[in-house]
Amino acid sequence: MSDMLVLGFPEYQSPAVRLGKALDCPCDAVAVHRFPDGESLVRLPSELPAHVILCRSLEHPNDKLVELLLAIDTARNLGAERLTLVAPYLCYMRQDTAFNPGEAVSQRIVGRLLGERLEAVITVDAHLHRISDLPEVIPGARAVNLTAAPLMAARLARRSDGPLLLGPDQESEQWVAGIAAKAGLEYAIAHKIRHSDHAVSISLPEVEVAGRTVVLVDDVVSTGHTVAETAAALKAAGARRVDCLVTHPLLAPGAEQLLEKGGIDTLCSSDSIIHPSNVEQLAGLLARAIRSLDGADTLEPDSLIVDGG
Ligand SMILES: O=P(O)(O)OC[C@H]1O[C@@H](O)[C@H](O)[C@@H]1O
Repeated sequence: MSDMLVLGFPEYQSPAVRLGKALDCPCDAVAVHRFPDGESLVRLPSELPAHVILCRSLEHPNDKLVELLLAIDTARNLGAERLTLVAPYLCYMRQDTAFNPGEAVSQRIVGRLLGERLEAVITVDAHLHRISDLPEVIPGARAVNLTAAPLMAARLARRSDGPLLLGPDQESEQWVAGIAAKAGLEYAIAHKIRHSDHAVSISLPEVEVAGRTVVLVDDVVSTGHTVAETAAALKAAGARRVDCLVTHPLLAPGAEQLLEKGGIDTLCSSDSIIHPSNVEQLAGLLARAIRSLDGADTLEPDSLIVDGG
């Protein structure tokens, strides 16, 4: 038996298979059955090697987190000595403080829950804001926050139309600035005010967009309001074409219609979440991160936001 095994959850099986190939190790499946009352039954292969890599993105996290806990405990009982979670999209990272009295600080709670049970957690472009250090969020485990920025930059550098990159809000500057520098493109940052989950207002920066192609760059599209409002403002200001490039296509119900209505011409994303817009596969980057945990590989410094090693 190989000493390492990737286990993919049902909805994330194809990226898990790609990760296994990139690591040159076998990949098998975690079987999940959902009972009519909403409970889950999780089943793992009955023989496991020492190092098991659980592979599942954690969007729509509530059921997925419980199933992950069941899988982690079962893997330990079956003899796994080392458990790594590869969750290209990591949930509950935004609620990093109690914005109102009595609110749960979900980031800290979920981070602790993972850190207490796993040897390593690997994610991509985690939505960290006030606390920017993933190892601080996930104490007790190696916590590696990778970025898809170099993959995105390489894609943009191949374009012949020299687009303007635009981040829709201040938070996006951390991604846009690095991607623009690497791709040799101009960038600007818009200003966003969020009024509620479903309402944002956007002010464009002082930059000429008439007749230009603009690429909106962000970490995640969720309801779609941020990029749709930005695209609508750009088109109103005369932009010829507006494309959108994100790491995580969360795309809540109705988001794709909003993007279309806002005038977004194309949406491109990574396979952190499976969607027809996926253009970049993360398997190579994730595999290098796993190998680098043992010193068997090194990560390009620009692929890494934080490594808790
Ligand atoms: O406007 P939606 O798509 O709901 O939310 C996504 C935006 O909200 C921010 O946290 C993200 O960084 C992104 O800019």
